[in-house]
Parts: sequence; C-alpha cells; structure tokens
Amino acid sequence: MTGTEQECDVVVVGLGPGGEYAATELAKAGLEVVAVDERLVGGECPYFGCVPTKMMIAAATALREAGRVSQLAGAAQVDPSWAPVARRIRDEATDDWDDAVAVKRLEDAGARFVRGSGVITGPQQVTVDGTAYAARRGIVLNTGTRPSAPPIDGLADVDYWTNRDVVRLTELPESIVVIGGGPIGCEMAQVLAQFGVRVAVVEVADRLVAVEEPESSEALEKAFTDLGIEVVTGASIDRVTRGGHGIAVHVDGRPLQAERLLVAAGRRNNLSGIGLEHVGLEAEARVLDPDERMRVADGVWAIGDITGKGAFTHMSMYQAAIVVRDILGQDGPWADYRAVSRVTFTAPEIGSVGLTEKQARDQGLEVRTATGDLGSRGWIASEPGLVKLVADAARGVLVGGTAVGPSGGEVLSLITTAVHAEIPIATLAAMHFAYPTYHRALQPVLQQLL
Ligand SMILES: Cc1cc2nc3c(=O)[nH]c(=O)nc-3n(C[C@H](O)[C@H](O)[C@H](O)COP(=O)(O)OP(=O)(O)OC[C@H]3O[C@@H](n4cnc5c(N)ncnc54)[C@H](O)[C@@H]3O)c2cc1C
Ligand SMILES: NC(=O)c1ccc[n+]([C@@H]2O[C@H](COP(=O)([O-])OP(=O)(O)OC[C@H]3O[C@@H](n4cnc5c(N)ncnc54)[C@H](O)[C@@H]3O)[C@@H](O)[C@H]2O)c1
Repeated sequence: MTGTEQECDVVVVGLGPGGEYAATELAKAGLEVVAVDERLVGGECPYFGCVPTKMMIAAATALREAGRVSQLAGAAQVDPSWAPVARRIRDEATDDWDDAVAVKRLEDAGARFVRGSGVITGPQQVTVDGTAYAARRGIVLNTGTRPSAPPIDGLADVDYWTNRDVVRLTELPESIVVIGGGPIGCEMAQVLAQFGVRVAVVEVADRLVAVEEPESSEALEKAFTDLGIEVVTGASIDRVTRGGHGIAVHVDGRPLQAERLLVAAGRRNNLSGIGLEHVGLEAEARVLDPDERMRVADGVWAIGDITGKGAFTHMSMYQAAIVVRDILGQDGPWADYRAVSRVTFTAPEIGSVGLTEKQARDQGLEVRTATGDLGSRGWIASEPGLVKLVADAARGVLVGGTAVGPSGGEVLSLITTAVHAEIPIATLAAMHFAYPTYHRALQPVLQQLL
C-alpha cells in the first residue's frame, strides 16, 4: 500500500453515539485516539434519528393536546404548520446537518478527528484515504446502520423517502404510504397524520410494532384508526408503481395511492467491505456478537447497532462505557442485557423492558402475567393505556413489563429498576405509590402477581 502510516493507541471507526463517547472518554484519559467517520460525528441519532424525530413528535403532541380541548375544555382553533418543526430541526437539532460543534468537542477532548471511510487493513490497523493508522491498543467499531429497502418489485424505480429524507422536509405531502409498521414507520406515520397528511401504513407482520406485547399493538392500532390512519397488517406487497399523482403500492391486489412513499422496513448494518477478514472475522458478517467486554476479536471491540443487542442510542452508549472501562483496565460491570428497555414514542407511548410474555414462555420460565389499566390518573386525564407485567413465578421477580399510555416511557423506569435489580414482587407490591399518578397503575397489577 502506498501512503503514510501513523501510530496511535486506539482507532474508533464510526462515530455514532457510542463511538463518539468512547473516543471522547479515551482521549480525556490521555490515550492517543484517532476518531473516524465518513459522515457526521454523532451518527444517525442526532441528525437523522432520535433527536429530529422526537422534535417532530413534540410538535405532534402539542397538536394532539389541542385536539383534546373540545373534549375537556371548550373550543380551540389550531392551524398546524410544519414550518416551526422544520426550522427547529434545522437550527436547533442538526445545525443544518453540520457537525462542526461535535467535531470541536471531540478535538477539545484531545482526539484526532479524521473524516473518511475507515477500513481494517490488518490486525490493529485501519486505513483511511491511504493513511494507515496503527493502533497499539486496538480498534473500536461503531459503524451503525443505514436504511434498507425490501425486495419489492418496482421499488427501485420510484422516488421513495427514508428517515433521512423525512427529517429534512420543509413541506408536508398531501398523502403518504408508509411501508413498515416498526418504530420508525409508526412514529412517523402518526406525526404526519397529526399534521393532516392522509396516511396508510403497510406492515407484513400481523400487527404493528410486532416485537412488543400484542396488547401494545392493539392499543396502537386503535389510536391509529381513531386518527384516520389506514392500517394494513399481514400485508403482502406485490409491487410499487408510479401512480397518477405519485405512487401506488399494490397490496394483495389493491392499489394504495399516495403522493409520497416512506420506506421504514428495517436497517442494514454497515459491516460490508470494512475489512473484517483482516482480524479473523467473517468478511460478510451481518452482525458482530461481542463478549461481555464488547470484544469481537483480538484488539477489536464492537458497539451499537452492529452488535444486534438492541438498536438504541442508550445501548450504544452503554456498550461504549464498557469498552472504555476495558481499554483503561478498569473493573466492570460488564454487559448485562436482562433489563434492556425501549420506548416507541407514539401516542400512546409504548415503553417496554426485558422479556415479553412470549419470550419468557419460550425460555421455559414459570411465567405469570398480570395486566391493568391506567387507574385513576388515566380516568381523570381521559387517556387510555395499560400496564402488563411478566413474572418469573419460581423466583418471585419481574423479568419484563410494558407501560402504554401518555407517559409510558416514564412509568417504565420503575419496571426497569425492578427487572434490573431483581427486586422481589412482594417488596414492590408493598411500596407507596403516589396518588393519582400513572405509575400507581402498577400497584394493583403487582398485587395480582402475589
Ligand atoms: C428515525 C430513527 C429514530 C430513532 N429513534 C430512536 C430513539 O428514539 N431512541 C433510541 O434509543 N434510538 C433511536 N433510534 C436508533 C438510534 O439512532 C441508533 O440506535 C443509534 O444511532 C446508535 O447507533 P450506532 O451507535 O450503532 O451508530 P450510528 O448512529 O448508526 O452511527 C454510525 C456512524 O458510523 C459511520 N460509519 C459507518 N461506516 C463507516 C466507516 N467504514 N468508516 C467511517 N465511518 C463509518 C456513519 O457515518 C455513522 O456516523 C432511531 C433511529 C432512527 C433511524
Ligand atoms: N423510539 C425508538 O427507540 C426508536 C425509534 C425508531 C427506530 N428505532 C430503532 O431503529 C431500528 C429500525 O427501525 P425500523 O422501524 O426501520 O425497523 P424494524 O425492523 O424495527 O421494523 C421494520 C418493520 O417493517 C416491516 N417490513 C419489513 N419488510 C416489509 C415489507 N416488505 N412490507 C411491509 N412491511 C415490511 C417489518 O415486519 C417490521 O415490522 C429499530 O429496530 C429500533 O431499534 C428506535
């Protein structure tokens, strides 16, 4: 290979939330860190994922609340406008998709930032644009994902959007078909519908958010239908064609027409072509399965979506903190995935942690479950919702739980603590639960499990 060679302690390839954190903390600890990203420092979350989409959801939530005035408090006139949403995303969330502030933060911490595509070219060696970086301690991989397109006839011939386009919208279409009823599809479908866009969601599984409890899917589908979203589940898409004023998605022989198409049908890991074979890994591995210290080969750590442990920012950061401890020779705790939590920020918000009932049964546990509504607070606020708890009856502890409702993601924190710390159900059921809070809904459900 021609080009230069430079030495350092650690090369971080890909600066998603975890890679950025690891590079920053290792540099602050005094290591020579080369931090490489081909796009934007911070990755998908701040520029195309969590942050801009949650800004959209904050706006949609305001509209939803305004819509409840007629039910609870008289009358309100609302004229929705996308302009403030687009402006906030451009100016406040993404700096117009410019990462100068993030690059400076990284460099201020002492890391060296290199913009370019990193490829592993040997044990402990990464090459970027002809410069080989020899990493004395090793390589951290955090290359994340990109949107993937399902193999649907005609899809490649139409102009469709992914999450990376939706976050840049300055105007909304009149109508849209969303392919995929996972978290991205559902969050975006509901935002757009709340702003008056005619929306249809097409999902191949037999329900929305199919990894969640069936009760959650049912509650979400009702909310979607109430908002006027057309939900087509168990759908088989024959083909996509250009329609009169946009596109047509042909589902089980029926054309769904819309101005625009959003594809939110899953992600592909950015692992192909990054030279995994040079460190003894399978060249075309689709996922890297790390040990409890996030090591995937000698001198190679992997974090974030590419590990398949949950495609969430908090997972990427959690794993990054482990890598930092391992590289700095500190003690654990090492990786523990019993209480992984996630929140889908729809209305109702769906928070869940640990095992679903089905997963617990599939593991052969002595499963007991209990469900309940949102109690006094739900009735007072006129908000439907539910909580469901999954217990390992043999040990008397919770192994999973779900909270669906206006604050599902916040109520979840109590369940997450219980699963993580294996607090006995008897102890939980004997707690004080402030009245009338949403989390108080857990009390009668816990008592069913005694
Ligand atoms: C629309 C949307 C909404 C989401 N909402 C949430 C949410 O509310 N909560 C939540 O927890 N999670 C959410 N997620 C998921 C979250 O964004 C990811 O889990 C998170 O970004 C962590 O990803 P990561 O660390 O694996 O890397 P990513 O964020 O994917 O970043 C990977 C980085 O690696 C770079 N890269 C790739 N290959 C190379 C290479 N060869 N050389 C150099 N650089 C490379 C890329 O340019 C990128 O910057 C959302 C995702 C999407 C798409
Ligand atoms: N709030 C959050 O934490 C949040 C929000 C958005 C995304 N994310 C993360 O990003 C990841 C990606 O999200 P996503 O929603 O794109 O992916 P996903 O894989 O979770 O969901 C994609 C959905 O598309 C469906 N699908 C696939 N092919 C299809 C086809 N041909 N026709 C119809 N439906 C089809 C799948 O059955 C699935 O339900 C998620 O796994 C999640 O971890 C998290």
